[in-house]
Amino acid sequence: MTQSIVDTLSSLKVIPVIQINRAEDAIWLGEILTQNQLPVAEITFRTPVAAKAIKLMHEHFPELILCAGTVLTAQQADMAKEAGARFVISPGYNPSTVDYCLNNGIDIVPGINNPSQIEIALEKGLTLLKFFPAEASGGVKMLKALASPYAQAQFMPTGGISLNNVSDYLAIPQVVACGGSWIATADTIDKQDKETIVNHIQSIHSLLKTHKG
Ligand SMILES: O=C(O)C(=O)C[C@H](O)[C@H](O)COP(=O)(O)O
Repeated sequence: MTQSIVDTLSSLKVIPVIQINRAEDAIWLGEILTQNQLPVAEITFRTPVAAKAIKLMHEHFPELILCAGTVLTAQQADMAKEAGARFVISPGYNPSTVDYCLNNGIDIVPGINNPSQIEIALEKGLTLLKFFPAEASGGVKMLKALASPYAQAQFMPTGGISLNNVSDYLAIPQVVACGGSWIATADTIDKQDKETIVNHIQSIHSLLKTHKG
């Protein structure tokens, strides 16, 4: 992972986790994200059109920081990279997928929620890790406890994060950015409810204005 991507994620602070059912929705969604100063998206491989959606968003908005989520296999990692994703994210630590990515120049942020997984990742040289599922694993208290022995590790908590608790996670120095599907849910995307998505992005900006750090 390049430092410049980590820096960008760290300045944006919130990453919309997006499940797209119709690939072409990626175009208006990319426009909304770009126009509303949240130029980042994690498109999940939870639907068969994920790679196509990444490709469309990348072609129309090359400045967007795009990553692929729910990447479970080497094949999905390849598809994501080819479509234009800058890195891939997985919910857990899958040793064969991680090794494939490391051997093929694909940046990966694996999911962890315990110390053993963190140590396995650090041993591989992976220092940016997804803390998933954040809330169900013990939330802010758990992440603080998990992070403290590993000064070199940085985290992207995801899972159960919303406007109500995002500031608490961002206050942890080792947190780079938080992911969340609440910004653009599958349902709002299906309904092309642009207003709701823009409102969510604006609420994030308002909240972040008051957030220190
Ligand atoms: O790791 C992956 O690739 C995932 O797909 C997990 C998602 O990031 C979370 O499920 C989003 O969590 P919520 O914001 O609570 O909906």
